[in-house]
Amino acid sequence: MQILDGNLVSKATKEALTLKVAQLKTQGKKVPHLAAVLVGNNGASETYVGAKVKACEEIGYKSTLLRYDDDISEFKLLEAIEGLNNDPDVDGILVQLPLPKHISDEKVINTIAASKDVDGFHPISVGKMVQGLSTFIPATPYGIMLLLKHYNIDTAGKQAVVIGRSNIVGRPMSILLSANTNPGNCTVTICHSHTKNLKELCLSADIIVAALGRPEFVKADMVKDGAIVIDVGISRVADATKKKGFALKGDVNFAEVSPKCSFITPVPGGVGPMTIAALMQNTYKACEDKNFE
Ligand SMILES: NC(=O)C1=CN([C@@H]2O[C@H](COP(=O)(O)OP(=O)(O)OC[C@H]3O[C@@H](n4cnc5c(N)ncnc54)[C@H](OP(=O)(O)O)[C@@H]3O)[C@@H](O)[C@H]2O)C=CC1
Ligand SMILES: Nc1nc(=O)c2c([nH]1)NC[C@@H]1CN(c3ccc(C(=O)N[C@@H](CCC(=O)O)C(=O)O)cc3)C=[N+]21
Repeated sequence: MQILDGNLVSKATKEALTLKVAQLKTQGKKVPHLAAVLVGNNGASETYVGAKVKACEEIGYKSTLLRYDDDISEFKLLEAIEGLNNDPDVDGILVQLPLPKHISDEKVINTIAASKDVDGFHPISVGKMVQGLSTFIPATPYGIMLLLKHYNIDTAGKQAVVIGRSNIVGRPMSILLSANTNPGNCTVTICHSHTKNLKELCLSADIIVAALGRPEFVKADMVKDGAIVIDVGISRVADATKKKGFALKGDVNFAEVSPKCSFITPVPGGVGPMTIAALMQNTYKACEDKNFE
């Protein structure tokens, strides 16, 4: 069993970007600028946005954090996004999800200029991804592809089961794994809450991507020997023995499942840091496109 170390690969990805940014600077070119928008004060969102801003600082990107109270009107938020769209210095825009209930995710996502959509959630980005064209790939599935690539894992012809069909993780993951690329070329089954024979499907899978958001849902009796298991889930579970009062749990019961695997990602330190690295990669791309205009 080998652990796929997201911290390590994320660090290597960020270091490569750091060198590229230093080069841009010596050439007198524009450095990437990411604008992150955070509405409200959800603890987990604060952590993730904080990690993204910190990654920008490490690499040498410019970053701007726009914070709004959770009672901001939808109109005002859309106006703020338009402002970022029209700011020539801003290369990438990220609006942290989830948003308060009175704000439509769809309207927000559609308002972000496709050329600055570093989350890859805009319908134009999604359409291009489905067609295999160059575009921004949603950071979590992109990070997983970078991780598989780093470890040279041969996925061609393998049976992959993706648990979860959200627009931000499961659905794009299924598209990427089935694409004619390396990694890719898998035969993909996508599962959701209506799936009836999930256990059997998982048992026949060479690759399982768990992205359903249920702590330790995937157990040893659902995994075949030698499987590759990617744990996307990240839930905060109350735990009085922890300093922060909670523990982070993945969607996979790591203790029981890991001995059966050929490769597995831990939580934390697996997919999470790769998500940040992939976002940094997308932000570089957004700026690069501009430097060549
Ligand atoms: N590490 C990282 O970088 C990231 C981690 N995450 C984490 O990944 C997890 C999933 O996130 P996200 O995709 O946004 O979640 P969503 O809640 O949007 O989607 C969950 C999906 O899982 C399906 N599902 C739920 N319960 C079951 C079940 N019992 N059996 C089969 N399918 C089920 C749902 O089905 P249906 O469609 O039918 O409702 C849905 O498609 C969360 O823990 C989240 O915190 C998310 C983003 C990034
Ligand atoms: N517009 C938008 N884009 C996103 O990319 C986006 C989002 N909204 N909303 C929420 C999810 C979640 N997400 C994570 C990012 C980093 C870690 C991460 O760094 N995790 C660390 C642990 C961090 C901790 O200590 O909590 C790890 O797994 O090692 C996790 C999850 C991005 N998301």
